[in-house]
Amino acid sequence: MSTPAKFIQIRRDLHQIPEPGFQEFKTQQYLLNYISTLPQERLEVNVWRTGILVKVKGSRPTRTLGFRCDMDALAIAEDTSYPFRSTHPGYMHACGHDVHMTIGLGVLTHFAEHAVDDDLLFIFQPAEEGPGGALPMLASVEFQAWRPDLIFALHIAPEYPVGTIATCPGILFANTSELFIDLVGKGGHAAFPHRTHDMVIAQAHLVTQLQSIISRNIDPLDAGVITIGKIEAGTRQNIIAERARLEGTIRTLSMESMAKIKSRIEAVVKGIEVGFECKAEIDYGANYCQVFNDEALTTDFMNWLQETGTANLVVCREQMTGEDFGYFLAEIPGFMFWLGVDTPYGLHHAKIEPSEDAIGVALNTMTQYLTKLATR
Ligand SMILES: CC(=O)N[C@@H](CCC[C@H](N)C(=O)O)C(=O)O
Repeated sequence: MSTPAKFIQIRRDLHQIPEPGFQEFKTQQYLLNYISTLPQERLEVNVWRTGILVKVKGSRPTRTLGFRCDMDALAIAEDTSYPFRSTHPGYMHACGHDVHMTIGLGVLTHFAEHAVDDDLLFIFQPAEEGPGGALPMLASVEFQAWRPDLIFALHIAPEYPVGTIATCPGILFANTSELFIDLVGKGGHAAFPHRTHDMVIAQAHLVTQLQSIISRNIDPLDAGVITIGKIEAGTRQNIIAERARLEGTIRTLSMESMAKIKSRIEAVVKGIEVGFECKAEIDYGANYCQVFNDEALTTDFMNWLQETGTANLVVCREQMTGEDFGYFLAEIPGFMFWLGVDTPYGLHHAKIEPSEDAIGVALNTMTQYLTKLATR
């Protein structure tokens, strides 16, 4: 199914206004403006911080089906070939949340115009990239008042062709923890290293030693990742750095490995303190629990995809990506799936250009599948 021009325009509009977690003010207003143009007879709208909840009342409801889309963007300077590039310097929708929100609006549009038996809840959730909007939204009075009985979400997948949906029952995304480490030593003149405690050297050793935790302390059959995505140290080429900061993320498939990695990080950091005569502070930032797809619901969805041929199903393996949608799935049965968007650049890349044809595939899939679930 081709993507209606209206939704291509919406995706492009949203792409131009990327905002970080809990600062999605323009995005929220854009979504609210659009929602106000829909037939209002069966809609109820509420806001939670920078997020939005839209209930579509069913004609004879016995349950509520939820569809969640994330709203925030990343601190990346866009480098696409788009004429509709980000108008917010240093921020970009590089993880597809512009596509996710467009799909959410498209499916909502369908159900605002076509009644089904059950209630539907459209959840536009802020701060997925961090610090995590799912957990506080889940606990909010607004969400609990309309709490769904089942919940679904999708995520764009650059590596799959358009028309592909990939998922599996059980674990789909990993447990995550952010990681921030600050080192403070003694700076000084570049010519007198013996009078200083150089935090560039300490930082370099620490980055390397952290990687040995994965290779030496974690069961190779129980995957783990430590990625240091950002390092900062020093002020000038001929000044020995007094401070250094490492920013990264930890990923595991089991909570045992997460605990093990954290305890090993703490031991390695203590060693750096002694070895390089410095003080260190560790902060684990936001932690997300794994995305665990409900076995029966996911199997039903996969069978339905194959029977109807609505999309090409790939039964995929789990990946080390994180998603705070895992918190919804820890409380409410449901599943998440990957949506093929066929682009050579991966998630979180400044050149990622997801195919807009995938929006039509998702609109078709989600409107048909939710109709099946919500109709008796
Ligand atoms: C799908 C995706 O890319 N999600 C993010 C979630 C980030 C979690 C947190 N801020 C962290 O970095 O640990 C991901 O990076 O996987």
